[in-house]
Amino acid sequence: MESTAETFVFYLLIFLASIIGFLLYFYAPHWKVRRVPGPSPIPIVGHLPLMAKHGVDVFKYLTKQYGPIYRFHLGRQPLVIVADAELCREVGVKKFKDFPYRSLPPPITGSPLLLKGFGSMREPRWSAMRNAITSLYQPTHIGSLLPTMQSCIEILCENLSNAYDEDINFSNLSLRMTNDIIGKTAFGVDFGLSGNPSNKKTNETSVNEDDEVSHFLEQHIRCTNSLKMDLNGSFSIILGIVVPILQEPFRQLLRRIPGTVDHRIDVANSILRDKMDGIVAKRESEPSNRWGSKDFLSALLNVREAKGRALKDLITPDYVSGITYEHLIAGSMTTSFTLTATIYLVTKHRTVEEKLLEEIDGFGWHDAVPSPIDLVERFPYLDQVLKESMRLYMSSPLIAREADRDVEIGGYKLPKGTWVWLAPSVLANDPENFPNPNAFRPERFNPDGHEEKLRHPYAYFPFGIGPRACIGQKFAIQEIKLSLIHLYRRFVFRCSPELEEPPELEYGMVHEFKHGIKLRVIKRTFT
Ligand code: HEM
Repeated sequence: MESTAETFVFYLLIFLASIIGFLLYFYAPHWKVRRVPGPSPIPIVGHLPLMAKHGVDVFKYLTKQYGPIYRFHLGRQPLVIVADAELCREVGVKKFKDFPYRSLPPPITGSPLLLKGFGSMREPRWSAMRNAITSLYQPTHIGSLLPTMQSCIEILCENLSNAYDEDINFSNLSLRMTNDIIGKTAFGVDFGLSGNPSNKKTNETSVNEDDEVSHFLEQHIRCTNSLKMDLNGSFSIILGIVVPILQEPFRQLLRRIPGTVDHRIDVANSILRDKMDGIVAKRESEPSNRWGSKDFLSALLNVREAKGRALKDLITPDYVSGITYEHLIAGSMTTSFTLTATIYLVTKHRTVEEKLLEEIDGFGWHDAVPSPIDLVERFPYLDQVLKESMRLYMSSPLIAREADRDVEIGGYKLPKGTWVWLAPSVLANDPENFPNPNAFRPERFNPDGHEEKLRHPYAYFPFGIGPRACIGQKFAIQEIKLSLIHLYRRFVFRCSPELEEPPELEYGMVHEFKHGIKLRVIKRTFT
């Protein structure tokens, strides 16, 4: 009898201890930032249901309710959201030493290749590598890639010429082009996604003759689709969001069970990693071919060899694979989304279209190829159109940082390890800095205009902020401007009757148009 009572008490204690452990595990992160205002989180899922309902717009509503700094719970993990230009400057620039890293959400921690990319890198590797390769992103090197970009843009134009009087999904076509550009400029490989325009029509799926490349890209697409920040990812990613401690053990378990999403992603990740390692090893063994090549991978290997032992030990082949692969994620979806958003917005605003065509036509004769300097200096209105499009459709609406020590922001003490996320897309809609924020009005970015002069210098940062800002910004701007110039010299676009209004957005690691942007292509005629 006595022993039954003891056993009962023993199990009761275990039960109570588990409940207390569970509560401590869930509430400890919340407790540390409890003084920061914010809506009450739902146990386990936090505010994910709000995100599922409103997408990233949820931050606009919460900013109105809670002010410029508040808590948002991504499952168990509290984020401190900062939606004020001056506070963003403080986190991203003035206190960069306190926030030198990006926090790594579960989709990234589940991707071995992305863990070796720039985005995930910490000190001392990050500064050493960023300094070593910064020259590859400077105007001289980026300018030398212009002919390669142009050749891919021309294929897109040829494809569009064949699509006369048909509906096209511009998002798909532009994504193929931007992937092809990254293929050539980063990998030195022709992905051939846009196909051969002489015998293919645009709306047909481009069939790639090269099985190796298409297999690689298939795995890439599978991995990219798994990078979701909500409850649509693999089981281990969902666990990572709600019970992070279980992510790795479950990933290890599930990746061994065929048929699970984790297994499929693991297979895809291994294939990608093997392929990337193979590409890097092959390129490394061909020094003579490498020195003449301009692609990022060859240039990175050359830098590694030229700059001595210390750098060679830092830029190991697995990091070379990681950084090169990262370009596919960081450099193609972002650029394609921005190009598509710009075409969509210009199509819907005829006065902007007229003004833009006038500037582009005024550049020179029809086939004149703008130089990299022309692109920077001779298209001021195009600059304004691009900035305004990125304001309304920001590819990266949230910028992640993590406190590397105890720090105070906006009057709140944040302990080391706090995830602080900046919300540039909320700032970009703030009527104080952007009067009538829902209107598409490129002139608000006119450098001589009143509005531009009055604006806070950190009210707009679509490419991120401070030393950790996007390294590929000049690359992206050159590519998008060159594409727009070539496209508008030959075509204008009109909305397809099937165009979704307003287009629904999907947020994985970056924004995408969920159902694409359906347009009609009109060839321009010159008399
Ligand atoms: C319209 C196109 C693009 C947009 C809107 C964009 C935006 C961003 C943003 C917001 C960040 C985070 C910055 C921060 O944390 O402060 C970032 C980082 C990064 N981007 Fe881009 N990006 C674009 C194109 C590109 C391209 C074309 C490349 C490569 C060729 C690239 C490579 C990177 C890399 C490597 C990082 C991580 C930098 C680091 O941590 O040091 N991006 N980008």
